[in-house]
Amino acid sequence: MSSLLSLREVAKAYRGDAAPFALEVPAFELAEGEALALAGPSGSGKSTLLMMLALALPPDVGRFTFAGSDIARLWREGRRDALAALRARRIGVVPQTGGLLPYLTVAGNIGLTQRIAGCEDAARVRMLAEELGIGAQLRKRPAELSVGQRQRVAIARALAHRPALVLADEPTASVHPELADAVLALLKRECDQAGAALLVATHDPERAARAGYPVLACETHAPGADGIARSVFARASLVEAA
Ligand SMILES: Nc1ncnc2c1ncn2[C@@H]1O[C@H](COP(=O)(O)OP(=O)(O)OP(=O)(O)O)[C@@H](O)[C@H]1O
Repeated sequence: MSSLLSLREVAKAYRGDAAPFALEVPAFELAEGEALALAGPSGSGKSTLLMMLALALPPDVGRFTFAGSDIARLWREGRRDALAALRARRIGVVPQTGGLLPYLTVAGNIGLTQRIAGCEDAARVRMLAEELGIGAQLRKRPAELSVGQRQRVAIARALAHRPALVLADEPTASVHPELADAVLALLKRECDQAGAALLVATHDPERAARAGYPVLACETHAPGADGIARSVFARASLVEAA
């Protein structure tokens, strides 16, 4: 498998407020089609890392490549257009609470990523909906679905445009605990089938491991002499959960 994502000596700090925070990523690799859970307590920087990987937040320093593009350089050169195009074509996102557009049907919501990426494919929308058990709901609006069904729509939408990478930030936060294991397993299976790499941020490493994910736990460090709390995500500390 070849490398899809590579970060070296990347850092991102929020210094402005009373409780400054720094995220450090000495080394991180993700291969094409690989799945991984990023685990850490609340405030440990999981969302910050995912936003950086979603090309929505620039790193302060370091080397960062994704799908053959030098992301750190694109940020340095202010190439927001190129970053947005790469995000639209190659990345799918599953937000915590679905993030569906209420005025679009289920089919319209799933097809949204295809329209933005310029690759409309109604057959793929139907195929993903069938796979995820929401094939009968395609004409409904999100308000007419259960919370679990909405999260399945969000998974289908994240995959509809055939992204290389799917990012999911606590995708089971709004789902009943009984459903959470199933949603995580479904997300992994669908990404596997689509050949997409998958990163899931979670505060519950046991649940992610139960759903079959390798887990990368972050190291957290209380504020030192400089008053900055630090979190370190390093692929070298990969913990293969049983
Ligand atoms: N825009 C911002 N400006 C300043 N500080 C921020 C900003 N965004 C996040 N932080 C701080 O960065 C730290 C990491 O936040 P982040 O949301 O990445 O953590 P998290 O692990 O995703 O947390 P949670 O699990 O609660 O969502 C926190 O201390 C937070 O207060």
